[in-house]
Amino acid sequence: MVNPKKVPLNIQKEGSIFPYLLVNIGSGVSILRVDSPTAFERVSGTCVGGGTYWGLCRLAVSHDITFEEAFELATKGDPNKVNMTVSDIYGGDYKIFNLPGDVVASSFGKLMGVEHPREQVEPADIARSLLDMIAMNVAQLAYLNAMRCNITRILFAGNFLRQNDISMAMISYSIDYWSGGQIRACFLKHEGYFGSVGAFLFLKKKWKKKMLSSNFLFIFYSFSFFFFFLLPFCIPTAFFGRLAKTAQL
Ligand SMILES: Nc1ncnc2c1ncn2[C@@H]1O[C@H](COP(=O)(O)OP(=O)(O)OP(=O)(O)O)[C@@H](O)[C@H]1O
Ligand SMILES: CC(C)(CO)[C@@H](O)C(=O)NCCC(=O)O
Repeated sequence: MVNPKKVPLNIQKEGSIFPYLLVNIGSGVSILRVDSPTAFERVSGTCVGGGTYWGLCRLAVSHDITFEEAFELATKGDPNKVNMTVSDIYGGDYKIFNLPGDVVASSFGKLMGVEHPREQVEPADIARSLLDMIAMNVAQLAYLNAMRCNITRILFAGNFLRQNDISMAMISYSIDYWSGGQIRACFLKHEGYFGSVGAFLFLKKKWKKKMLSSNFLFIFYSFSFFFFFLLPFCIPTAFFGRLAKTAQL
């Protein structure tokens, strides 16, 4: 896989960012079609996400490994020690189906064979293959949903991608591969915060509405109190007070 170059997305040049597909890779993965700041729809999702990566690393590598440790380990691994590639099956490219030899035919597929015993595999190879498996799977689902929604821009977010250049590169490569260069993968700089920012903005809007309605009620009750209690009491008091003053004169 070639290491793709990071290019900033010039939204002004693009005209508009909308519509786009938002793929949030958290513990699970949600896929949303976004048409405007207020028009969006969850079109798909998958339970194979960041939580799957971390959980499987704890199962297959070390039961108390942190996400950072698992990721660091993955950077040192060789996925081809466990993945079965097209070339492992056909001895090279599978030309009639346009499949290059380095395409992964089966994640962890090499471990099926007795000639590749588990003992020869390092924990780093497992961590790396898992990381790639999740990224490739999410990328393919993102691509299929983009096709389904007739969208050419896919934005990826979620903490799985936090400081995770390996998966970003794999996703970019996969999207480019599947779409024949027609669809671009875009990544958000502060990818992990968008869920919290969205929740904050949503609640802020809700609170504003609530505050407005409670202000309205406050004004309504104040007026009612004035007209129905204070006014009937004030008018006679003022009238009789004035009468008493006139009588004294
Ligand atoms: N420091 C970290 N601690 C925990 N998880 C991390 C960390 N860094 C990256 N991750 C990854 O991010 C994932 C969680 O992502 P995020 O916080 O965006 O989603 P979530 O809210 O847990 O899940 P969902 O979107 O499914 O509700 C973890 O499963 C893990 O793969
Ligand atoms: C359940 C949520 C939305 C929680 O944020 C997320 O983890 C997710 O999208 N999971 C995948 C669920 C699915 O299979 O569509």
